[in-house]
Amino acid sequence: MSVLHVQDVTKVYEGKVTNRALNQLSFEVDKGEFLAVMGPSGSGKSTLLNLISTIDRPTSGEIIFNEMKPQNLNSTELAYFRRRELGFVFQDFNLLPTLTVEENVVLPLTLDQKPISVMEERLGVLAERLDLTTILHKRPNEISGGQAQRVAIARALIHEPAIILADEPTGNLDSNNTREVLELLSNINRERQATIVMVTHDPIAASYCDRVLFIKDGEFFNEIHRDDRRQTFFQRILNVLSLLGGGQVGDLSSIRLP
Ligand SMILES: Nc1ncnc2c1ncn2[C@@H]1O[C@H](COP(=O)(O)OP(=O)(O)OP(=O)(O)O)[C@@H](O)[C@H]1O
Repeated sequence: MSVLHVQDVTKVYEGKVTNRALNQLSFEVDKGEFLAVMGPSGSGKSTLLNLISTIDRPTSGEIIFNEMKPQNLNSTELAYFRRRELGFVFQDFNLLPTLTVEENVVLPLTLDQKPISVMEERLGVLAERLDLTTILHKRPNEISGGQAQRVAIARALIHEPAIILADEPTGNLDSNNTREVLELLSNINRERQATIVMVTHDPIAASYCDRVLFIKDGEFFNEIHRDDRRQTFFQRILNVLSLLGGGQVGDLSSIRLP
């Protein structure tokens, strides 16, 4: 069943120079799927994420969530939609510095005025699952980058959104924390049937996904599915990246995954 349907989406930025950032892009994301979006710099990945997250509107085409069209909502309805249906994980974590870990995690429920009992129950489950129980009363400046990203993931999950949008979620992490966060996302995707769309430059990160969608110059370039071991999938991702250009493959081609 498709949760997200991107249908013939075009985004043109008007200015001194007109820039067609996306051109008639179409794809679907199934419930419970973990999708990576890759492409060279300037290929339209951030534009796509901004459209899916309803921060911006397509010039033409439609983005449909569970048969709902956010384009047709007014600004108040859109704010509710974003708060309830979407979870975000960013490269720089975006935790609120004045709130504790606990307060950051429950923020989507606080904004939605959910009962305290619901907050406590969901917080307890996620804190246990994401190993946050010992840091719940700390503030973001008192925890490590890996912990901060686990907090951000808990915050993205707590309101059980239809889709989690992750923008380079491991971009600021060292290799150990990168692996931990990717394994966590991958496990949570399986355990909770959470639907995740992750934009990444990193072929190792993409190898944790079920499918990688490649875009180039704002258009569909290719897609590959993981139907075998992660090492083989990783090699296939590198193969497509080398066709795609953009200097992303570098000297990674001889890497064996841990
Ligand atoms: N607000 C804007 N106004 C005008 N042009 C824009 C705007 N945002 C992006 N663009 C242009 O649209 C194209 C796609 O940009 P986008 O940021 O979506 O690419 P990207 O794949 O996310 O790149 P990167 O990997 O470097 O972040 C680029 O040519 C960019 O210059």
